[in-house]
Amino acid sequence: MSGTLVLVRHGQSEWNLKNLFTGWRDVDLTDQGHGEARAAGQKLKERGLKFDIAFTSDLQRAQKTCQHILDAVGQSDLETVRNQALNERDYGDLAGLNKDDARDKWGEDQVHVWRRSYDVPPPGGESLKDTGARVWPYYLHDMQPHVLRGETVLVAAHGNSLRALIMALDGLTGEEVVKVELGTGVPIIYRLNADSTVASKEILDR
Ligand SMILES: O=C(O)[C@@H](CO)OP(=O)(O)O
Repeated sequence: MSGTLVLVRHGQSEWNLKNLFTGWRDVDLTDQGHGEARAAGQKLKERGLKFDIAFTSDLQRAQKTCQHILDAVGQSDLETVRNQALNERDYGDLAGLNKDDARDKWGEDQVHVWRRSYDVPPPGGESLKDTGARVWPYYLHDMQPHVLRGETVLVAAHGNSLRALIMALDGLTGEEVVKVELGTGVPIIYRLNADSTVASKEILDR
């Protein structure tokens, strides 16, 4: 066994609440989202988790979630690395559109394919495969070495950037990843083997 990787999708954002495609738009957390992030930190504190390093994206909803968690576990000043590689999938021309309006315009099935399929990009945006092509190399180069040294690593990011990471960690196919949904502010704890494979996975659901 080596180290621990804790993945957390940011708390509810203003545009999650308004049901808008968000992608790289830099929207804030809602009050509920701040609360979800604090609650995630509290759960991790109850587990006795202490982090060695934290990673987050270039977007404030993930950064604020990361800070709430670190505050809750008593590590407010922990080294935190911000990188665009962990940003949400770029939703392209869909960003800012209401998801129900998009379903009315293009149909339920097409919108589901854009939101959850592996390799079909939304117009002007990234497919999950494209997102994985930046998330996975970043994980391998910058994050995994910490885990393999036995450290405990926090990653506060986004629904689809984390789906791409989970797809690779869990060895899911493009068909299997369609069903993966991440709740806001729900920590997922991976323990890795020394050979970098997954030893265990635990979801701290509400
Ligand atoms: O709008 C987005 O950027 C994402 C995450 O909130 O939405 P979806 O769940 O539709 O991929």
